[in-house]
Amino acid sequence: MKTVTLDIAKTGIGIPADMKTKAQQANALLHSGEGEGNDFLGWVHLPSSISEADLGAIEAEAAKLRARADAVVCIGIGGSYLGAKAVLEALSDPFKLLHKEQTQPTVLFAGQNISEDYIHELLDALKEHSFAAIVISKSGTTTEPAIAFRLIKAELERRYGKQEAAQRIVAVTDKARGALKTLATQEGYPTFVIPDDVGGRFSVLTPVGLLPLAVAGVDIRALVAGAQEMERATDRSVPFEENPAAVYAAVRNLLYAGGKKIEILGSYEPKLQYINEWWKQLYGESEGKQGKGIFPASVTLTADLHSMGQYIQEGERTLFETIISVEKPAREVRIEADAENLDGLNFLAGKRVSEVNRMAELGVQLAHMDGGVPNIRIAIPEISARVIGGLLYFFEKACGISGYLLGVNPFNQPGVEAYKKNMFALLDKPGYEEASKAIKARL
Ligand SMILES: O=P(O)(O)OC[C@H]1O[C@](O)(CO)[C@@H](O)[C@@H]1O
Repeated sequence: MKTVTLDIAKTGIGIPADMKTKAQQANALLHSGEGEGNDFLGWVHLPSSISEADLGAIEAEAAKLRARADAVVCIGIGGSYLGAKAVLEALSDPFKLLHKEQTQPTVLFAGQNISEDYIHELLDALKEHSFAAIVISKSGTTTEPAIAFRLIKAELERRYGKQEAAQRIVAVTDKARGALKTLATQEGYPTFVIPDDVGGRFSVLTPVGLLPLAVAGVDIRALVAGAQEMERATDRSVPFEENPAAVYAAVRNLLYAGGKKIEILGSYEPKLQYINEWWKQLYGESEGKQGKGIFPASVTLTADLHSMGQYIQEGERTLFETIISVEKPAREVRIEADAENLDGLNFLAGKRVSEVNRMAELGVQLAHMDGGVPNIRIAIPEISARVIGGLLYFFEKACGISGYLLGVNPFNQPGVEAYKKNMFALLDKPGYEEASKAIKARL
């Protein structure tokens, strides 16, 4: 069963031979390591390099946390939480907390904001539950998760004592560097390594994503298997026309060159909302450089047709859409006839709700095309661990190819340091005395 089927018929784009050649060359660079950012290409063969021992160690640690805690807080920001959050949302029943019996620990997230109310309300809610924490940071120094971890670590130590707390904390970080690695070594936390050559936004298939997902009861072996299939399906040896990642990268660059500056990713399944969020970091942080790059936006449909629909249909014509279309829902619900038919919906009687959703999708696609918004369709057969694993790797590979086609280094993120310097200066961080004076003079 193919994980990803790309349909570019409604983009109005024909792919010239030279673009096909360039896309193949870009893909080859990801494998040869001769392109920019080649220190961060570990993700290219990550799926096929994950060993039985790797998976066994993750599953064993997850089992320990599951035995100890009803709630496990994943602390991280950006690529250190978005992958786990995206997969968990995609594979979870959104109403599971209403179920009388909770069969899995509840995986929660912290450290992705600096909201005082958020952390207070989380700590308050945890008072009623046994809990543990997975603290994730590749650099080991990012402020947001560091603040959250300091507060959650203190609560764990207050509640369980230092020794037991150390068995309720797992660190996922650099193998040798950073404050988190130092702390984990000093406190004796079980630790997993984020490979040096895998950047944060490409790290979902490392323990960054796999450990929280294993704790939540996700079939991480199926997730990895799906990514491995897509690794093979997008290999440098695959002809352009048969490589969905190369075709998607080429089409989006052609649309960008033709003036489409904003890509809107969307789907008609609310469970995929955080796939949008993961994708926005992956593409925004990889391509937004040198004053160029497609701006990654997102919608969840059909909900956002009632908020963004007007703009997409009639606003500035700098948009294109990429829609993830789920072919088969996991459940079945049919619309029943109503004796009075006051809502006038009896014409839908007997139809599955997904049939209505599919016709909405088709109607929207045609209306937006008619309005000058090219549409790329990424069809996936279902929402399952294997299919989501393949989709994640598809987007990662296409991102690497696309960044090289755009002429940027897709694997660094120099622009994220500016706000940090200002924040530290405004907070009078030691060593920022000069910067503090300068920035306060601007206020
Ligand atoms: O895992 P870390 O090092 O805490 O970084 C978290 C996120 O922050 C960034 O470095 C941007 O500041 C992202 O690239 C990364 O995913």
